[in-house]
Amino acid sequence: MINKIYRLVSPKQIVVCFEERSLDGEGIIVRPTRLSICAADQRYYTGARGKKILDKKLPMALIHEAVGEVVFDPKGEYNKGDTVIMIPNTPIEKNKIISENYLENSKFRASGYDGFMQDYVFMARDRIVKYINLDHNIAAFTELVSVAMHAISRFAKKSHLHFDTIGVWGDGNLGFIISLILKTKYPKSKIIVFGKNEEKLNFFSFVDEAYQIESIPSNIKVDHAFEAVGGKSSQYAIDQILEYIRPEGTVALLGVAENPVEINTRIILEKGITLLGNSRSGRTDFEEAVHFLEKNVECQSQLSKIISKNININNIDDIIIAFEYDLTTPFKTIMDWNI
Ligand SMILES: NC(=O)C1=CN([C@@H]2O[C@H](COP(=O)(O)OP(=O)(O)OC[C@H]3O[C@@H](n4cnc5c(N)ncnc54)[C@H](OP(=O)(O)O)[C@@H]3O)[C@@H](O)[C@H]2O)C=CC1
Ligand SMILES: O=C(CO)[C@H](O)[C@H](O)COP(=O)(O)O
Ligand SMILES: [Zn+2]
Repeated sequence: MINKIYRLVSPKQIVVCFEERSLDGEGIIVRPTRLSICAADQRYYTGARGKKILDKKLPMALIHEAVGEVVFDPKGEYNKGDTVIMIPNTPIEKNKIISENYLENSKFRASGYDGFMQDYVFMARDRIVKYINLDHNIAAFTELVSVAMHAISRFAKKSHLHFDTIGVWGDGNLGFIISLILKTKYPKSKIIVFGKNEEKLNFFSFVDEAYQIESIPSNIKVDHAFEAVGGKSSQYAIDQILEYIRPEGTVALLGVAENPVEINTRIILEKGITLLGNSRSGRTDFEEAVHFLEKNVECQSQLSKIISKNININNIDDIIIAFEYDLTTPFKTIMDWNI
């Protein structure tokens, strides 16, 4: 069959490419239905990644957060129309120690390898997760929930067990999801969010306390912290975390910076801090995310607060409209994929 792939060729320029594809082996054909835009997609779309990286990674279809419907399964395990979440990480080996998302030879969709902006996506059997009891819009950004889930599971394994107060820096999508999962999983812990914007902080109605970073009371202390800021601002956030964290706490880092940021190693040494890097997620994190959301229906209603708008996509101009709109909103833009 001829597949259409919508690739970014240079900043803000998307073209359609036609590719002959046949289903090989046990793969499954999925028709994407809802696609959600991530900050990483915007860094490619706007050209923020810089010429060297763009030259290396483009042309490439964007989007690594998406759901779709099964069109064809040669083994008949899935029925036509089954709703599935697509997993962007694509490992080519298994490792007993290292998670699939940290293996250096794993491919990640929309990061040097085509993402989900296609008419049909050819998925390996273990790269889809079926869902039934999830709202389609929320399911569309399960990938982001799975990243938060992954970071929280690693944090729970690697940090000391004194969890009285956990701070989350970042009042955007990821900060919201991390705070929500933390509060649900550890209801006895005090969850405090630290952000830049009063309007965004007002959305975090489920946390114990919320502070603007310019006016944090001097007596605040956290046992552990999550950084979900990214960019140059993550330097300021990490600096502040190191000021407010208690000795031997863990700092889970998630924000992506285009350029290296400075970190005060002297305070890390003095306080005996553990820095824990977290990137992407794997199949088990997706399964945990789906299980968590299906079990905690209230969390689905909370997550619906961070959906800014659904935009109907019938052609490339609509894709541009969606990406441009997304630049103007702090929360999630979902593309209804009718192209
Ligand atoms: N590790 C991983 O696998 C993943 C990482 N990410 C990354 O995580 C980061 C956050 O993503 P996302 O939530 O979608 O992005 P957002 O831009 O929605 O969130 C970042 C938020 O942090 C706020 N902020 C800025 N400076 C500070 C500060 N010093 N302290 C506290 N908050 C601050 C921003 O405010 P304002 O907008 O006003 O500046 C914004 O609200 C990005 O870098 C993204 O690429 C995302 C997905 C997965
Ligand atoms: O969004 C993400 C995962 O959900 C990460 O930010 C993304 O994987 C980083 O990739 P890249 O190196 O292409 O920016
Ligand atoms: Zn992402």
